[in-house]
Formats: sequence, structure tokens, C-alpha cells
Amino acid sequence: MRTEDTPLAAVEGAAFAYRGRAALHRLDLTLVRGTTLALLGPNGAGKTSLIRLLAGRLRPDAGSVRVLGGDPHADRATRRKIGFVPQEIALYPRLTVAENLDVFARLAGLKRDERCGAVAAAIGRCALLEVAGRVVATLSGGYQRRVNIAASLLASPDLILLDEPTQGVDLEARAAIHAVLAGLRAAGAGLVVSTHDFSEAERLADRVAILADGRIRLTGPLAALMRPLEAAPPEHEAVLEGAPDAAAEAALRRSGFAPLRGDARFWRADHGAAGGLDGAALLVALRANGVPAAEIRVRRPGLETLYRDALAEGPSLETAA
Ligand SMILES: Nc1ncnc2c1ncn2[C@@H]1O[C@H](COP(=O)(O)OP(=O)(O)OP(=O)(O)O)[C@@H](O)[C@H]1O
Repeated sequence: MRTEDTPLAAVEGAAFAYRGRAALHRLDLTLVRGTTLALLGPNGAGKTSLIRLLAGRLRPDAGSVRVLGGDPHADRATRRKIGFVPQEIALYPRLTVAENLDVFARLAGLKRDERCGAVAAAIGRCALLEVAGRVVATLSGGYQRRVNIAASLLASPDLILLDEPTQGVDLEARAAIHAVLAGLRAAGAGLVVSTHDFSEAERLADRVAILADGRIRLTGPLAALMRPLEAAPPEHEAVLEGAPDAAAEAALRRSGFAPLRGDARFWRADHGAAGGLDGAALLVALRANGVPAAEIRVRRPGLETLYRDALAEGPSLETAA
């Protein structure tokens, strides 16, 4: 196999258990160079465990994990090709941004004459120049997340693993982080981004993998997965003022609505199930039946639809490129 044919990463039959409790079951996944994979799945699905396997922080109990042909757990040179951005901010709060990055450059094994350039490059790629001299503890959560990302870039990794990189940040900071990730991708890095945010995945990723209970339920290129939805009718999402009582819930279910995202204020129905009414008529009809509906959103089926269907269906599916 030529070097350029080696996948960025290959996970084959990888299984992992925490003290006998299975977190990942014989997983197969290939990462393509220069692409961004979004990892989606409910809490406890195994996203972080998979990222930690790819980062070499965990060793599979069975099967194998290879990054650019090397074993990230056993092989330090392979680990240097991987940038790992953990979910928690892992920085020295009393040091400045530049001082933090210098410490991480040392930890990454960079020599003194390489460190200055590597720190400057990471600051540039994460648009941190204006805060480079600021003490990290004084920065907003969004900036701290960008410094967390910068810390993973010092050895110019080919693969960057980001565990919920926009968790807990406001919309502006989220957009800034998306711009950083888009820049990394444009520079040729492969990214794996775990997220609970469908619009983020749609914006950033060209491939997705949906996990549940330690298994991949659906994976493939986003465009190919979304294509069948193009002809599908719009969906209705009912946003309630509060959780419905039993009578309101029964009325919602009679109208074809099912709860969304485990939050009793959000319900969805496809167009047909909602009786073909438009959003305004549906709002009136639901309110007349005692449903505390504040708003009906009409939207095109998207990644969230695929996600819901993949979790409902159960069997593993793969869509080829
Ligand atoms: N350090 C640990 N010790 C024991 N069990 C763990 C540990 N970390 C994760 N688990 C368990 O492994 C399973 C997968 O967890 P994991 O954190 O990989 O899921 P996740 O998809 O990243 O979830 P979230 O979206 O909540 O971050 C869960 O059942 C979880 O409780």
C-alpha cells in the first residue's frame, strides 16, 4: 500500500470495557485524510472512549487502532501526529496564553529552537494574538477553548481529535471556534469532532458517525446520507411553554408528534403525521386541544432526522462514498 493510500486512521474490531463494563463493541471505522468526521450520539454512547482510543490514551481490549499506519497507544512517534483536545479545559490558569503554549510545546517534545515558531503558529491558527499576553484565568470560556485547541497543534498534527469543542460557549465564541476548525481543515488536517449539536456537525463535517451503546449505528459521507432527504416533506417541531400534562401529551401523540431530544418541551412530527396542516393552523389546533404550544417550527429534514431514525432503527448501516 502506498503511503498516500494509508487511511488517516483505521479502527478494526476495536472493543473497550471499563472494569468489565463494555463501552465500545467491536467497532470498525476508517478516517479519510483531510476530512472532518462528526461523532454524534446520546450521552454515554462511547464518543469520548472512541476519541481516547484514537488518541492512544486507551488501548483496545480487542481489535486494533491505527493512525497513519502506527499504533497510537504503543508508539510515541504516532502520538506526535495526533492533536487531542479534551472536553475539559486543561490549561495552567495562572500562566499567560503564550506561556501555556510554551509549556505544552515542551511537553510535546519540541526543541528550544522549534518552540517559538510552533507557539506563534498555534496562536495564529487559533486567532489568539490579541490575548497572547493575557493570563488564562482572566479569559472567557470561548477563548479558553481556543487556547485548549492551540495547545493540541504545537507538533503540527495530521489528525486532530476534539471532544465537544464548543460545549458551554456562546454563539459568537462558537462561530470563532468553527472558523478555527475550518482553517485547520483547509490546511489539510483530518478532524474528528464529537458534538451534540446537529447544526455544528452539518456545518463542519463531511462525514458522520452516529454511535449508540458503544456501536456505530450509521456512518458515511454527510452529503450521501442527506441526499434521500432532499425530496422529503418538511417536518414540524412544536416548542411548548412547559412540559405537557397527560391530556396534552395524548393530544400531541394523536397528532403524530413524538418527543425530541429527551426534553418534554420539544416535539416533532412529519408533515403527513401532522395532518398536512401548515404551522399556523397546527398551532391553533394544538392549543385548542390544551397543548401549551408556543411555536411551531417548520423545517427541512436534516441530520437530526437521520440521527433519530438511526437510533430508532437499531441495525448498523454504512453508506458508501
Ligand atoms: N472512566 C470511566 N470509568 C468507568 N466507566 C466509564 C468511564 N468513562 C466512561 N465510562 C462509561 O463508558 C460508556 C461510554 O462513555 P463515553 O464517555 O465514552 O460516552 P460519550 O458518548 O462520550 O458520552 P457524553 O456525550 O456524555 O460525553 C458510558 O457507559 C460511561 O458511563
